[in-house]
Amino acid sequence: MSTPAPALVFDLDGTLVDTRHDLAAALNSVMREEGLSAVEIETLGHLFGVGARPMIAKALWANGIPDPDPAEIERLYLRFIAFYTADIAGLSRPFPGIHEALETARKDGWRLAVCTNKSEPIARQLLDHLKMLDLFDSLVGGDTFARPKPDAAPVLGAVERAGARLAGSVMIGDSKTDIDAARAAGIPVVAVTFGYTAVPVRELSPDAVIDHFEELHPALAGLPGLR
Ligand SMILES: O=C(O)COP(=O)(O)O
Ligand SMILES: [Mg+2]
Repeated sequence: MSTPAPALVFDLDGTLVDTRHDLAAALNSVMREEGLSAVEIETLGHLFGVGARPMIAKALWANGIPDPDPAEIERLYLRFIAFYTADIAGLSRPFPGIHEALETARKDGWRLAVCTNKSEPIARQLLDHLKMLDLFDSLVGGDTFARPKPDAAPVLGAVERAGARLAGSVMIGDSKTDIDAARAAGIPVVAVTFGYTAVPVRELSPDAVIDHFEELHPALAGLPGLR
């Protein structure tokens, strides 16, 4: 049997897909239902990349509720998921150049994986709606293994489930969580600058930084010791 190919492991929110508008719409539907004020997309910033609960907490804070009961956050989280999954991709769009970059990756022999901290069924639903699910050999979510990124397990699992080998695999993400997860898994990481991050990704010392997916393959070619 020939040695398996390495994988490109993509984060989802802020890397493959700009999901901000649907996330904000679901959050604001919850706020409206609660008789609270909506929050502007700018108020949420990097929180689009860290899951729904911090976004809910921020929206409550913006409404003068700085210290909500955890049980209350959980109640609102379930409402958020109901709204979000009812129209998951209405406003979400893949970032420019991703389809071309994935096509080139296929031609170059990479296996393709998704490793997100979104829950696996929701991530599948989103990519399915965008007709992108079939582009990948595996998808691992934040709830697939015992711990989400920055733990190494989901990255390792995404590579394995893609039928790929770890050596030579590369993570592509938009946040510190992705960079730390790649480091934990022992693979290089390319950071995108167009996602949701609290600190500019360049300050987090990824192995390469890209501003657009047309820069992905040149960046991969520049990584030392790959393939
Ligand atoms: O939903 C989250 O927690 C973030 O999702 P991501 O890992 O695809 O950026
Ligand atoms: Mg992300």
